[in-house]
Amino acid sequence: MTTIPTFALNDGSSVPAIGFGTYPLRGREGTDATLSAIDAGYRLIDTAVNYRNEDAVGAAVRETDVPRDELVVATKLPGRDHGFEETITSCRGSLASLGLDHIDLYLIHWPNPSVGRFVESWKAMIQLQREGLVRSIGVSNFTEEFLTRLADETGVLPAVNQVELHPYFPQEELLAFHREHGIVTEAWSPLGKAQAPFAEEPVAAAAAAHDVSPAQVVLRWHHQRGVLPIPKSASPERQRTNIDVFGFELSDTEVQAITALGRTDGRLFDGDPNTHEEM
Ligand SMILES: NC(=O)C1=CN([C@@H]2O[C@H](COP(=O)(O)OP(=O)(O)OC[C@H]3O[C@@H](n4cnc5c(N)ncnc54)[C@H](OP(=O)(O)O)[C@@H]3O)[C@@H](O)[C@H]2O)C=CC1
Ligand SMILES: O=C(O)C(=O)[C@@H](O)[C@H](O)C(=O)CO
Repeated sequence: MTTIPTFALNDGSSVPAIGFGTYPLRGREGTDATLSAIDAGYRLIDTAVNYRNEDAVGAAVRETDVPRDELVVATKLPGRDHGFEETITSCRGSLASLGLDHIDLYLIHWPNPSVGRFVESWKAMIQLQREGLVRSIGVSNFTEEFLTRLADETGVLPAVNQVELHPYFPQEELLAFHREHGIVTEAWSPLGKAQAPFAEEPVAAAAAAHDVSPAQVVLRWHHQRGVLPIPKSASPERQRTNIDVFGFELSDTEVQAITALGRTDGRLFDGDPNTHEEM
């Protein structure tokens, strides 16, 4: 099995350089897909309260022969649970749904700026980390402005920020900010989901040149930009090929040509964190 590189987090722990996305897998199908992903070598599993599959993911974590301490289980706080006490209660609910005694990576799912309570949630997450219920804490869909507010008001920067990132939306500026502040970037919809750029010339040409699939080119592009992608696939075969991206290297020219596919309207849906509200 391929050795998966790791990223060091700002709290001293580490995470694998690729993870498994689980939305919208649920029930026994979700557990089986997570088990086949673990068999394929994934050690970071991404779930969320709002995916309604923490139970399915937790079952896989309990059923697999892979030791618990080799797995990184990431889940996310929904918007409706923002607030200090609400976050503590929500975290306990996630632990119960997962059937686990700790969460490895706990993220605020969306900032929901109109609710205006993400800083209170962040303070609760700092407490949960101190109490050991959560190993690492981070956020998702945060902008530079929201990240700066967390740092200014608590002195603690997130270990990761999971954001929309794919060739049509390469997030150059946010990536630079993350690099400068030691925040690991996770890419959601890393393949571009329904709008995968597999037929685009720079992707197709690199796939032919390296004798790999277009999806492998895109996932390798993330890796070479220092980004941690979390591709979802229900297919064991695609799970295997998606994680097999550490044995070839794109040239700088190929990486730049794929990044150049980015466009200002490249988001998959109206997921602007300044306006998108997700409860
Ligand atoms: N924090 C956030 O706000 C968000 C987080 N997420 C997280 O990110 C994860 C990944 O994002 P997602 O939106 O699922 O998008 P992805 O970019 O991972 O694309 C998933 C789609 O691509 C297909 N696919 C997977 N591998 C291949 C391949 N090798 N060749 C062709 N098609 C392929 C899958 O189909 P099939 O299953 O049939 O293989 C599925 O339809 C989610 O599962 C979730 O965990 C997602 C959105 C928002
Ligand atoms: O899947 C997620 O994590 C989300 O945050 C959702 O916004 C999801 O992408 C969606 O529902 C899009 O319509």
